[in-house]
Amino acid sequence: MDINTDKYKNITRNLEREMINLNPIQRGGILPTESKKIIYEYWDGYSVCDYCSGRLDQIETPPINEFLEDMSKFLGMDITRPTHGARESKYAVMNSICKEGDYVVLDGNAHYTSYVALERAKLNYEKTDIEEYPTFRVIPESYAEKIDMLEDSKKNIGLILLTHVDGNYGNVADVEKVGKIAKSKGYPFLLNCAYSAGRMPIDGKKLNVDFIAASGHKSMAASGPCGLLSINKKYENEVLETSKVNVLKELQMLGCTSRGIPILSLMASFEHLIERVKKWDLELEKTRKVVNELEPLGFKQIGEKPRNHDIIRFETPILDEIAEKDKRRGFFFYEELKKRGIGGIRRGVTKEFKMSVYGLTNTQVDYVINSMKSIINELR
Ligand SMILES: Cc1ncc(COP(=O)(O)O)c(C=O)c1O
Repeated sequence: MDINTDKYKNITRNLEREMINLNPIQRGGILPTESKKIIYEYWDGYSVCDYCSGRLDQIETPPINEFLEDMSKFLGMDITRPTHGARESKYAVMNSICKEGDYVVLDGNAHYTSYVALERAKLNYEKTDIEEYPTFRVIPESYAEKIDMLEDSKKNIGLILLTHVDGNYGNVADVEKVGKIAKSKGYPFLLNCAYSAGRMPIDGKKLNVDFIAASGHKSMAASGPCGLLSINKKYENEVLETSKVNVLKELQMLGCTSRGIPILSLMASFEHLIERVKKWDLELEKTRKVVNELEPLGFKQIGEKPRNHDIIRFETPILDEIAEKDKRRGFFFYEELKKRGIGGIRRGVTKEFKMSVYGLTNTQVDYVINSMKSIINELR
């Protein structure tokens, strides 16, 4: 076999370490230095399995079993399992509690992974309404309407799914209202917390949710791929059913999920998560400051206002205007930010972009604001 492996010898991430990364999908997954030191010992394949006696969630060394119990407390749920991401968590719920052909009633801002999960589980869906431009908020009452409509036409509803914070606008949905509707109608309720758990405080019990899908690499300062599924005890038997052949192994987990660095990194970052969610108000202050400072430049923030989450989506007609006359065309903004050590804004975009300053220091936030101001004021 003639395979040239030279190209794998110097794989680098091609990202200057000092760069300030504004990509919302990446800000919540940055590991604190302490976690980086801990995972150094765990880079071998099945590194957490040295003392396994049959199942990942029961491993005592390293203390995965205790970590999962503590994580349940952190999320206000009863039982937690590691997964490879929020999408795998959603799929595990759908595949276990719904029957083929059932309907999932989900919000109009649901992520594509909710759709691929339900398609893979051979389910149908009904999408609820959202507000129009520019807020695009989920309308909780629409859940009741869609449920009534499906019931009237004798369709079987298997699950109610809500995206806690959507990735397009960063709107925080009214979970309590949707939870009340799901409960009063008697349907199980799954909350997709990919963009919330680990960034902001979550209490599943208070929110009336039956399942939480969380994402380690997106919002829990963990190496990807990694996630969590937290469930209400009531659903333990269905969701965590074990194999008839190997009675210890859970079917939806295909026996065991995260078997190395990802789960270990999540454990190593747990203390950091506990501390950082306490500072959510400060994150919102920084986010709102960015919006207030940048809108006068000719940006328009889309989604609910003021911001209740760190994702910021701006419409940017001013960048479009500059791109018309700049010889770098649409790439000027990316290039100018890069010169200033700022990355994470998509290359070539001028009509709108998304950003987040989650976890940056106040000095870094001011630097980002001033950099954008100076780019636009110099080139307009
Ligand atoms: C709202 C939302 N849910 C789920 C996901 C997927 O998360 P994961 O990669 O953990 O499956 C994303 C990723 O962008 C997301 O924005």
